[in-house]
Amino acid sequence: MEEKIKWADGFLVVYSVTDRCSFDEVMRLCFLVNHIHSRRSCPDPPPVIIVANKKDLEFDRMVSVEEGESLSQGLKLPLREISVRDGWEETAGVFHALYAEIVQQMDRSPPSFRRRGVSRLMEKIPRIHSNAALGSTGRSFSFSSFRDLLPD
Ligand SMILES: Nc1nc2c(ncn2[C@@H]2O[C@H](COP(=O)(O)OP(=O)(O)OP(=O)(O)O)[C@@H](O)[C@H]2O)c(=O)[nH]1
Repeated sequence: MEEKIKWADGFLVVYSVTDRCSFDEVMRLCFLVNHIHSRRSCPDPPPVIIVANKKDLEFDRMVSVEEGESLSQGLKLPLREISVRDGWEETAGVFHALYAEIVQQMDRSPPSFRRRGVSRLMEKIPRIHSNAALGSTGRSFSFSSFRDLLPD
């Protein structure tokens, strides 16, 4: 886990609103990311977004919206509530948001990136465009050309 945390440029820390144990893990994971990157003397730790999944399961909800927001304020990290089941847009949205934060940090603080030494990989991360073709179920992507997806 530590190796993966050292390597990554950004994190989506996901819990399920129907599973309090997963919510309780969020704080620990966020501290771990911060701790590992503060030891590496990076000017900025990598961006983290907290993602609350399964919001469609309102009747099984164990973690309220307010609890999520309070954690997000306490940790000073953005929170997004999504449902992977309800459609792809919200899921794509969290990846877009994280990507945008990573790019911003790359512009603002290049040394953070040089130390992590993985900025070259950013060039390989595909961008999901809103006009990407949907599969017949409406829940999967298919792309005609990988090169079309490279960042502008
Ligand atoms: N209703 C609903 N089900 C979801 C959602 N996201 C994932 N699931 C379902 O939750 C189950 C577990 O999903 P996985 O992707 O295997 O995730 P996991 O990390 O193993 O999650 P858990 O089994 O919940 O601990 C699967 O049956 C998914 O279809 C969601 O947003 N809404």
